[in-house]
Amino acid sequence: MSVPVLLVTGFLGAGKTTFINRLLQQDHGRRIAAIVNDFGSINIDAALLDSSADGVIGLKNGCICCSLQGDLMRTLRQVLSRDPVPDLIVIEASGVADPAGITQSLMDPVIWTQARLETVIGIIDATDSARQNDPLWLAQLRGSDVLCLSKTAIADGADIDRLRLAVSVRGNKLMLDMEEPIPLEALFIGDAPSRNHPTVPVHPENRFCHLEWRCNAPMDLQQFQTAITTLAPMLLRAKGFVQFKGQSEATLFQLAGNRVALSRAPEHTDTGSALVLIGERGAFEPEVVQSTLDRLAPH
Ligand SMILES: Nc1nc2c(ncn2[C@@H]2O[C@H](COP(=O)(O)OP(=O)(O)OP(=O)(O)O)[C@@H](O)[C@H]2O)c(=O)[nH]1
Repeated sequence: MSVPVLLVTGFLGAGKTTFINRLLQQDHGRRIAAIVNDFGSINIDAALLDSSADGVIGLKNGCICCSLQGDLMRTLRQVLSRDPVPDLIVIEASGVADPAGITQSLMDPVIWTQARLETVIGIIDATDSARQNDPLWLAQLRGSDVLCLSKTAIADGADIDRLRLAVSVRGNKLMLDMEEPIPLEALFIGDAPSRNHPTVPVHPENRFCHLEWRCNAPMDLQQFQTAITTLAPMLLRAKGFVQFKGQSEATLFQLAGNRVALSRAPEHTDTGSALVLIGERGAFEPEVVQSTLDRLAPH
């Protein structure tokens, strides 16, 4: 029997990993395998996914909507060859992916007999309403069957209304709210008509650039915060694990939009710091990011 596949898409930092973790933590009794695609070579999302997943596979150094399509298909076959086969496969696209390219690959007739794309879920960040004319954001919206608004508890009410309106004029799609419980069954909606009309995928790999930064020595918390505040205007997204002085455990660092969060890193995180910082070509200056962070490394 063909294993159902859920594809989760959404802009950088929209809340895809958070959404998948909430699914994994539900009491559904299914063996769920997760395939995650991180922008860069540091497997952060794979480390952040809940250990209740029946295996998490990270695809890195590229985007599964374009350069890593072959890797995605190979990984899918590998997951399907497991014994027992998972009951459900969840794929998290990177935040720069156009889901149209992934959907087209998954509709390969051979793959379809073993793994059928059930639903494409688009995560929309309610605090990022200014993005609604962005071609990539629009492609992610167009390629989704079901939408899920994230961060509604911290978003402005008027922004949420504007977003709902912008989304509804572009197609009448089921819209869920991530602050409310979303039972797994609600994501199984039957045939999705948009898949019959594949669009030309947006391949946005040249639009974004990123820098990966590692440091083995513990850093000063305050200096790190100052450096991030300085860099924030050129960043769309940054995340990773940081080892601060005087702390035995690593800290998870997240920057999405203009929000920064520091929290406890998962237990198995390696020592030392590893960050991925992403911005748009033009605004993002890799040399400035590199030198600002290098100054944090104790000599
Ligand atoms: N308050 C609130 N925060 C959220 C919600 N969803 C995500 N976040 C926060 O937003 C940040 C990014 O969330 P992720 O789930 O990592 O986003 P993502 O889409 O997987 O990010 P990328 O894979 O890097 O594109 C994290 O700090 C999350 O804690 C939400 O519904 N409410």
